[in-house]
Amino acid sequence: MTVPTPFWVVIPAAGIGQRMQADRPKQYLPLKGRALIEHTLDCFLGHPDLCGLMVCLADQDAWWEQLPCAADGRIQRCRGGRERADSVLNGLQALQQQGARANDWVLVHDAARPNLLRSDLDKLLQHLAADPVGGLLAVPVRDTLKQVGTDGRVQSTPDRSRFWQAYTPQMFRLGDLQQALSSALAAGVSITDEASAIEWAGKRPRLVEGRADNIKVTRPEDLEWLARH
Ligand SMILES: Nc1ccn([C@@H]2O[C@H](COP(=O)(O)OP(=O)(O)OP(=O)(O)O)[C@@H](O)[C@H]2O)c(=O)n1
Ligand SMILES: C[C@](O)(CO)[C@H](O)COP(=O)(O)O
Repeated sequence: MTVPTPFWVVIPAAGIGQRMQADRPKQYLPLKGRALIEHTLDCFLGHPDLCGLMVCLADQDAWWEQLPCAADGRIQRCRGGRERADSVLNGLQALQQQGARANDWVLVHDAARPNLLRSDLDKLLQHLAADPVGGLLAVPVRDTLKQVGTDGRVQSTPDRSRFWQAYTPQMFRLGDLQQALSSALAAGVSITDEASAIEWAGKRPRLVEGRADNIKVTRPEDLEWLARH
């Protein structure tokens, strides 16, 4: 018996996909006949506990309006920002205008991760529903890690048993995340995921083990892999 856990979603989708070297932002590249972002949104739109979904788009985005989901009343949009963290902060502020409250759960999920399964989404919600901090889907590192020296050669081999890869969704209370992101960005801290802002605020997010195939499409081979599976 799963306990209902109402949640809001922010989808940062204002990137340009530089590393993909494609003819359009990677969130709009085709995957199995649909745009990558449409796959990403599907996982949330069907969830009974979804309160609202905010997509953060670049000012010059000319692709979103061409998608069928652009007409879906369940999806709101807001302006993205210079960095991913700025987009997320804009998304949080836009959710507040939609009625989201400081104590509400917000899940932040990369538009570039189209392979999130409902089972992982529900696992995250159930594991964190009563957590005092929140947390994220993550995967224990499977390969041996190498720290690289300034000369490009191996510097050291850290103990990989202590390392996990951070994925998304990342789940925090709206007010906590908004405060942490605002403060960290104002302090000039480099924030590459929501958890790092929460950590900078002195809290310790929980890691919830998820599927390793909830990959972020970053380089061409990532999309090629998804197209084959
Ligand atoms: N200013 C930005 C930068 C990134 N993103 C989003 O954050 C997610 C993860 O970022 P990343 O994989 O780095 O996407 P890009 O920034 O587009 O990729 P690149 O760094 O290769 O340009 C993506 O869904 C991207 O659209 C965003 O909303 N706003
Ligand atoms: C948020 C994230 O997906 C967690 O691994 C990652 O930090 C995003 O990094 P990017 O360079 O913005 O893709």
